[in-house]
Amino acid sequence: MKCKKFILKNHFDGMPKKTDFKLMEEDLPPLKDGDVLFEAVFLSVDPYMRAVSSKLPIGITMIGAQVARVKESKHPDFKVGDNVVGQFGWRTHTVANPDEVVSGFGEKSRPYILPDFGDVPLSAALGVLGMPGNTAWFGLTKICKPKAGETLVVTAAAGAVGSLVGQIGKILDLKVIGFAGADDKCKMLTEELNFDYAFNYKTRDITEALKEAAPNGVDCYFDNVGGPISSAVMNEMNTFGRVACCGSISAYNADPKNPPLAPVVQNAIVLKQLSLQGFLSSRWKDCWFEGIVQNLEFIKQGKLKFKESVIKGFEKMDEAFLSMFTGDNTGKIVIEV
Ligand SMILES: NC(=O)C1=CN([C@@H]2O[C@H](COP(=O)(O)OP(=O)(O)OC[C@H]3O[C@@H](n4cnc5c(N)ncnc54)[C@H](OP(=O)(O)O)[C@@H]3O)[C@@H](O)[C@H]2O)C=CC1
Ligand SMILES: CCCCCC(=O)/C=C/[C@@H]1[C@@H](C/C=C\CCCC(=O)O)[C@@H](O)C[C@H]1O
Repeated sequence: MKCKKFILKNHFDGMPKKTDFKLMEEDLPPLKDGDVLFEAVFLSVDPYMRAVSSKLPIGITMIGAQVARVKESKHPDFKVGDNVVGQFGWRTHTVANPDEVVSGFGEKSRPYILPDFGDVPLSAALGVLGMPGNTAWFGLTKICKPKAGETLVVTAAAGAVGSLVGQIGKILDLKVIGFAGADDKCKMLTEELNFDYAFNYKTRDITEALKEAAPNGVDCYFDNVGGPISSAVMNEMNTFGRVACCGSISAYNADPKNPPLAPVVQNAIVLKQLSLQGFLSSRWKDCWFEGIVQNLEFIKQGKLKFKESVIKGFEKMDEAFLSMFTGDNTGKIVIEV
């Protein structure tokens, strides 16, 4: 049996291009004792792949998670028909011993069998009921530690993580201000997702927008973008404000030898006694299902909506990946095989 896979053909130089990837076929090995044949159903593209793959050798299978179905099994814990989330990379089929799977960044990562999501589609296991959902839930509650009545700012607010952070902020009784890169995204945030304010960072001055929406200052900042936008937000923060440093997508395509310079924020950090803390969602791997159960509960209660940009066809993995950097997605991008 053959599988299709995408390999990294060139290291990215600036914005990733279709020509940086190659779609190939590979013969799958027969199953040994302990092995399972997984078939991809939905695949994920995520911003970290841009940053991480620059440190990996050319020719590797592109890294990442997928929802896959067990087609054959010689492992006692995995049955035919089980749906799992596994770090198998950009490939349609995988033969692997689940106890030996290693993620693209070298961590042991046993595929986990998905619980019943009820009416929620399986693709959510890559978004609201998976890594981005847990990034939002744990990152906001454990790093920003918000208190009811406080003001939260979130950037990349219409994306997979940001759209959930803002809604969870509202559930926790915060005033929520989002920044996103298009007017229709901002409209969606306030009209559908309950944000109090949303501004287009491409057309609005950040400081001016915050003076209008947060005249009493910002207490929590969930930072998905880094760079000058984040410097401007930090300058509007209150004493003892908390910043959850989640990602810095504004610089992922930058030349590492000539990185972009953002305005200095040390004055704000010192004078306002801010706490900035970086985190990876994997910090909460030991209580991973608590986040999933919590977000599923919010969905069932009608308090949390999730947006997906579903792209059909494994062959479009590369295009789906590129679209994150042009802001073409709303919510979580998933590829349906
Ligand atoms: N720490 C962790 O464990 C995790 C961190 N992350 C980080 O969270 C961030 C968001 O990820 P995710 O929700 O998956 O992705 P998104 O779904 O938010 O997609 C990326 C979005 O980023 C915005 N964007 C792209 N380029 C820029 C830029 N130059 N400046 C500002 N915004 C830009 C675009 O939206 P727009 O139209 O608004 O510009 C785009 O849609 C990333 O930085 C990612 O690395 C994600 C998961 C886990
Ligand atoms: C390298 C840029 C990462 C930016 C933040 C982000 O998107 C994180 C996502 C994590 C991802 C792990 C990503 C990188 C780990 C690199 C480890 C290393 O180099 O030692 C994965 O854990 C899912 C998200 O939590």
